[in-house]
Amino acid sequence: MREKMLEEEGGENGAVAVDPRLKAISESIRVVPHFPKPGIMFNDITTLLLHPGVFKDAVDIFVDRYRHMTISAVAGIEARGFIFGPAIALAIGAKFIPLRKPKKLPGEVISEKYVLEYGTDCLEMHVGAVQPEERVIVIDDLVATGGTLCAAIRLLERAGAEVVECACLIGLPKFKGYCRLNGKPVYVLVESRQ
Ligand SMILES: O=P(O)(O)OC[C@H]1O[C@H](OP(=O)(O)OP(=O)(O)O)[C@H](O)[C@@H]1O
Ligand SMILES: Nc1ncnc2[nH]cnc12
Repeated sequence: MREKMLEEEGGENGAVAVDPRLKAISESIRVVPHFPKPGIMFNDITTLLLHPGVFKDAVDIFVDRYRHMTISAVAGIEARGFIFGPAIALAIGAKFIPLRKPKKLPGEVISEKYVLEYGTDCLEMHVGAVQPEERVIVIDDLVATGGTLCAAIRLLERAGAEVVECACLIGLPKFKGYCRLNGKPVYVLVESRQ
């Protein structure tokens, strides 16, 4: 895995400054071949969590990016978006909205199905979790096909929210740097080695 992005315009020629924290973030993510299925190079962020300084750096990078964007809600995708989302939400003074796998949320929900690298799944959100025109960011650990983030965007937009950006620690190679899904920007910190 090599560090990527955090491209900042600098100087007259728009030189790219790479954030020195990204190297440690990249190196602390373990890649496990053939998990959960043959052929999948699984990016395991639990090894990053064992390094509190690196964990904090990852959260801080997102907090620095979003703290002045008038974001009122951070939507985290189950399960690994729940690890980073609440810390970011608290730091920027936003609420946290859990987007959960089916049949986990009590009460009234809306649902969106999606296709994964290794199967199909569905995300649900509580009705009333977000109000029309609220500015929201979506957080997850990784973007692979983008199917999960697209389902999250659809859920939030059905409720009338404005999805400002999606943010992930890791992008699989086709998600080099800054890209878009459903017309929304996706911000990734590092690229997977796979
Ligand atoms: O870009 P995509 O192809 O949609 O894949 C990315 C999703 O896959 C992983 O979650 P997973 O579905 O494995 O669920 P889990 O976190 O509950 O294990 C990952 O945490 C993302 O949510
Ligand atoms: N390669 C991968 N590693 C971790 N989570 C994933 N979700 C989808 N693809 C993945």
